Amino acid sequence: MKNISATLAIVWRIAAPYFRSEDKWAGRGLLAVIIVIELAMVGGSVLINQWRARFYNALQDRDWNGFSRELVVFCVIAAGLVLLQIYRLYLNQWLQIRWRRWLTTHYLGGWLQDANHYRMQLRGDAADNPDQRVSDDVKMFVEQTLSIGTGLLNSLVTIFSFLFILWNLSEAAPLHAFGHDLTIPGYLLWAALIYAIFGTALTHWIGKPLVNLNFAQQRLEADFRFNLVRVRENGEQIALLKGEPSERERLLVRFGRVMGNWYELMTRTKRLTAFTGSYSQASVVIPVILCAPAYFAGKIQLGAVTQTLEAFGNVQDSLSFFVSTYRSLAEWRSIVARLDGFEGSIANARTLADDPASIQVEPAADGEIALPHLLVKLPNGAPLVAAEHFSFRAGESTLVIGPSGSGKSTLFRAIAGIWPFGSGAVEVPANARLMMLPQRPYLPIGSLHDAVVYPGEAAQFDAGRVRDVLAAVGLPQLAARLNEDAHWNRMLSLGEQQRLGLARALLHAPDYLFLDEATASLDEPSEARLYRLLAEKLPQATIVSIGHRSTLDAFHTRKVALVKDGEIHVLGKGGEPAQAEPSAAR
Ligand SMILES: Nc1ncnc2c1ncn2[C@@H]1O[C@H](COP(=O)(O)OP(=O)(O)OP(=O)(O)O)[C@@H](O)[C@H]1O
Repeated sequence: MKNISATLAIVWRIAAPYFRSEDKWAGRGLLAVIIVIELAMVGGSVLINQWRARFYNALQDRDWNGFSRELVVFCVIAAGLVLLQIYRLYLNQWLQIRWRRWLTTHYLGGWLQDANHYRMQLRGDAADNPDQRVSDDVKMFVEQTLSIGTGLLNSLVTIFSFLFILWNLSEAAPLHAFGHDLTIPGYLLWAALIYAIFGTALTHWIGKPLVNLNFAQQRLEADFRFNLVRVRENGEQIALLKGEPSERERLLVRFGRVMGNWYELMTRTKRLTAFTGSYSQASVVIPVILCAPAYFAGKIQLGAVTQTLEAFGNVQDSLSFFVSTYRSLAEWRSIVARLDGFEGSIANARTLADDPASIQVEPAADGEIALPHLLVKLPNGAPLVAAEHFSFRAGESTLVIGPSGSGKSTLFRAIAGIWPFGSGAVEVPANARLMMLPQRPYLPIGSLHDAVVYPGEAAQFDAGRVRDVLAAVGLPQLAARLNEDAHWNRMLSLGEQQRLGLARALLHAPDYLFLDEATASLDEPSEARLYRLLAEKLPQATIVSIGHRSTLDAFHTRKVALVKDGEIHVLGKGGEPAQAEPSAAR
């Protein structure tokens, strides 16, 4: 019970904001009409139940007029019910897509806000596979919340309507046994109630483990899918390393987990089906047995028997709502738990960024990026890099060197404001535009124009300008393919991708350009040409590079090292002027 109310509280928290959002009137309106239709359908089934009694009595009495009149009545009620059924589904689907659009926008907003997605990944939070959260889980949450919610409403109203009918039928058909009339007021009603409660309780008991099993199944399936995607994305590497047998092995191990859980799910489902199957078969005869004595004693007509049968079935169906929807309830609870975990993880990532104890990005007093007291740590809390009273002065180009794994890239991440682990502040001049170029630039799938100007919009940079820049970075052959759609990260060599990265920097002309081994795949003469191009085209930009090649010295006015001091590396120790080429470094 505690679990149910906790789940309902979470459902409320996830579901309610849509009905208070800017789309609230459409959402509330559609929901109200769906509820009215649901109630009207229960009314329709009550009418059908009453009609059934009249119809079978007319049959029993061989009353042709009554029979034909009831056929017309049936057509009218049935037509109404069909119409309601059509609109119940249609409006339900309409509400689903609007609600889903809102939730998807909401989750995408939270997930993609200020590097939250990256921090969530760093923390290794429970929200594994966000793609599954935002696509499948949101879709299923909306579908199932609506179907379970309306199903529950339908069941409650049906129970009350048909209990009333069963009460009246019990009066009409007193229990007749061993030649005596037994007076148990509303005995049909009590029989239906006891039968359904017994069924619900047993189903709950048998099906309870399904909740966790379903949860695990979805997680394992997502894990298997994610690993398949990784193989697809890293196809070249795997083929070059001849890693296929190892991949197959790893994938089969993951699929083995899917299968293991599936077997448990099968066993549990088999037990549940054995019970629910027997239960629903028994429901066919139990009400007839209950009123058969009264019928054979001539106290009631065939119409009352069929009416009882149907009313009993309806009460039983409604009360055992949990019985028939146990599997979807279990699945729904897992979806709710996953969405809740996802929301929690987004909130954690946000808290992490806002936490004053983590690295903060603050506006700088002077026109330089300053690291007054910065301590960068690993996610596990181990200290990695420290900087004391260090600054990247505007207009001065700096080369950062240090051994592999000393934390150079992580320091860049901290400066970019996406690495929260640590303490102290990164002071950045107000309105300064920073751009980070990694070794492998991200190129979105789509047109080459879109890929080069990312994260800007294509319309911001006209095609002529983009072509000029591509030619300038040594990619004139790509200038004619601006409108071609492709997976550019796969199509281009790493050196070509790095040239595209530099083209991007030339277009966006940032105030601070951080190059994290962003030219490491180019030959030295090409690298030198590109550094000269940066100096010529971006004279205002402050360039900070990470690199291992000594030839880079020539393009920077200052060289600083990350020097090991005990457990951590300290920035700026052993700093020295780089041997800058007068034309390249400023
Ligand atoms: N997300 C992460 N979780 C845990 N540890 C990390 C994470 N990212 C980086 N590290 C660790 O931090 C250390 C520094 O990594 P970083 O990439 O900053 O080094 P680097 O100096 O740039 O190395 P290289 O010169 O090889 O590129 C490494 O030991 C790395 O394993």
